[in-house]
Amino acid sequence: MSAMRDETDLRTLQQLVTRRFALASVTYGLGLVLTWVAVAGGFYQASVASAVAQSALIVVSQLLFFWLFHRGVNLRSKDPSLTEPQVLVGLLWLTTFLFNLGSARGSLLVLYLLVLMFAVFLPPKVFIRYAALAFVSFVSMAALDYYLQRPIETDVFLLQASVLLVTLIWMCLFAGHVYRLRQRMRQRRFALQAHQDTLRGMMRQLEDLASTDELTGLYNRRRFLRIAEGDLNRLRKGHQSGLALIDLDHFKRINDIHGHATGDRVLQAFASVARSCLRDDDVLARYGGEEFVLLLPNTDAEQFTACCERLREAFANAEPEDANIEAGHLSLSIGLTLLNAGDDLDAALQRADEALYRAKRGGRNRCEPAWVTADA
Ligand SMILES: Nc1nc2c(ncn2[C@@H]2O[C@H](COP(=O)(O)OP(=O)(O)OP(=O)(O)O)[C@@H](O)[C@H]2O)c(=O)[nH]1
Repeated sequence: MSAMRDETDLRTLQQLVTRRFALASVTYGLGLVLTWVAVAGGFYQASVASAVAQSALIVVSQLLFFWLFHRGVNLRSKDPSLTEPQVLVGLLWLTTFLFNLGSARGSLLVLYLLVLMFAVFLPPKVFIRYAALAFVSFVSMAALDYYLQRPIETDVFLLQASVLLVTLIWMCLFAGHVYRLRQRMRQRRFALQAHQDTLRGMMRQLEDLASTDELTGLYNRRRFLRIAEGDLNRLRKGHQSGLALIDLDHFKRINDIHGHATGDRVLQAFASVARSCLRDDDVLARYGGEEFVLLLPNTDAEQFTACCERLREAFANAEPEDANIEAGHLSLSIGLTLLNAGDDLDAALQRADEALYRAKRGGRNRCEPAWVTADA
């Protein structure tokens, strides 16, 4: 159950991060369009071959990310959306692109913010690192310009650097705010999950209470009928299930002689004896009063009779605790029948009841079969 939930959670997470990757790829696509607009407009100062190489590298990097997401490799990472490598690739691409733009560089500064938008869900400390990297990258371009003795408009550069710095500081504050909001939402989600688990546990307890007989701990009649209907519906042609009605003999007398409390102990003793005689798949329920019902999946007349006989003998040898009833003084009668595919449960119960009546009339302490099916 929990494994299934984990798998569903993983699938949902993968869908989410894949959508985020698709958004990043679209952004790279727009970046490529901008590159070629810059080339066509004559703003790109490097060769067309370098623009082609840059575009090819972006496509290859995105294909690589796609492969990682497609193979689910990203799920092994602490950050399944692979935000950090994506942002790093973004900053690297942007810096080389802007470096080749010369004087038009300033008008595309906003692209740094676009790349950093993807990092806004990272912890503030990590975000600050990438914001600092963006700023250093921008300033390094001017340093490289200076080194390569390209013409620099110092005033314009200082203005651009200041604008970038202020915007990056604002983004760091915003990222911190988003992070705190996410933390709070996560805490609420955990609290909600804990409430849900408690509610589920209570529901299970209520279900158990509503489907269990308090005295014996066995299923009650309602639950039994539901299980038996399900078993009957699943029953394949050629397979059979055993159905038996079990009634403790002269139970009224036990109550009258030993008292109601002792009668209760006898009922409990029957439940415990029956449990030790039956397998886990067998379904035993208290049908009402001192009557019980048994469903034995996947059996035949011979095995089922043997099982019921075993149960009858075990109960005859039972000595209920604190009941002052010795072994050999208890007995029960059983009416048994077989369920076939397409059988009607009510009709089968009726057959078992008639067989039980015959067992009582025949002198009690016996198993009486009714093998003829309703549709035979
Ligand atoms: N102690 C106790 N007695 C119960 C309980 N439920 C039903 N009974 C009693 O079980 C008795 C059933 O009596 P009858 O239906 O006459 O059957 P019987 O005495 O077992 O006789 P046969 O079935 O013909 O062998 C009644 O006296 C009910 O009061 C219970 O939960 N505890």
